[in-house]
Amino acid sequence: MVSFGGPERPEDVLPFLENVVRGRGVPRERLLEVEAHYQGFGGVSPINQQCRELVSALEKVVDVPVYWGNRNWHPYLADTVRQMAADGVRHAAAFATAATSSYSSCRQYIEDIARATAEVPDAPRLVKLRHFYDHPGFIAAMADHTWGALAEVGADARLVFTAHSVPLSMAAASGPGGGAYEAELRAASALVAKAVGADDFDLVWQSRSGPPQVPWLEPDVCDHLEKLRREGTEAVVLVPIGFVSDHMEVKYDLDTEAAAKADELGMLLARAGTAGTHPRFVSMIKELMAEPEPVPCPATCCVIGSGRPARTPATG
Ligand SMILES: CC1=C(CCC(=O)O)c2cc3nc(cc4[nH]c(cc5[nH]c(cc1n2)c(C)c5CCC(=O)O)c(CCC(=O)O)c4C)C(CCC(=O)O)=C3C
Ligand SMILES: [Fe+2]
Repeated sequence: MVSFGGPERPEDVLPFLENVVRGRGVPRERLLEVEAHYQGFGGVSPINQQCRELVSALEKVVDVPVYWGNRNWHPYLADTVRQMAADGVRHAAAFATAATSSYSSCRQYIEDIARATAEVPDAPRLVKLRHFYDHPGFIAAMADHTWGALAEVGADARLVFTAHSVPLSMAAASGPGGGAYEAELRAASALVAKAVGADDFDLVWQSRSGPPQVPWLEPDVCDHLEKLRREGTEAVVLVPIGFVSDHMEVKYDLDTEAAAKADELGMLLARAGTAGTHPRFVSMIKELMAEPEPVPCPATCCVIGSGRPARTPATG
């Protein structure tokens, strides 16, 4: 299992954030703002514990050892790969805890897997499993949790799906033909909406980062709540379709920020759980492992700026 990683002690928050944004052009003010979100939760991101729980759940249903390593914090993927090599593992399925195509949700995982296996002598071959945004197991888990949230605020609540915003340049370059990030999230949202019998839904974005002059996917979830309220919507179910566990982006950006916005607007709001350790999500991973080895993405897939001529700098 290859995941994002997160800090578990206050003193680890800033070094973790610096790992995440290295070379990504995120302004320092944004970083310090996000640091405060983490410190507000005692410096502990829930993501690592959620990974441990998913590993335990998976160990109960598969008959091979399960290892876990992260891209941005301990346990680092390279250390995990080193342990696997020491244990004599030669070949492994890599399940990344991200369902869609894009640089952030796919290519960066591929790059980090390649770096970790290159760094370790006699590393096992890691084969990344395919994307699962439309897998019936993922959809069933999300639909189940969406039912639960609808039961809290009423079956006629507006369904609002949310995912991590990304720069428009990243969204455009996602997947082999481009535009896959949004298209996959929309497809997943439509499947969940259909499963709970909703005729209509919205897909909006959260957790925007980066410099303000760079365009990212919009609308933002909080702006969208304001718009819905103006139009007379009284109850909303937020479905974090772009994430697989209730980590910090969910706990802060939805359960803290969006919940406060809904309060301010006098709107009823419930947030559907993420896939987490839902039994259908866990069995999905086992099913993916049993599929024929996926064909690797083309080398330019999800690479920002790929497929277009290189930009020549302007010469006044
Ligand atoms: C598409 C996507 C996913 C979903 C796919 C997947 O799950 O992988 C995701 C997940 C996550 N993002 C997370 C945390 C962060 N993401 C950041 C920054 C960024 N994310 C981006 C995109 C995504 N991110 C982008 C385009 C940036 C800008 C910098 C860059 O271009 O790379 C920053 C920097 C500070 C900030 O600016 O927000 C942090 C701390 C955590 C961990 C939460 C926890 O600790 O519990 C998780 C699971
Ligand atoms: Fe890809």
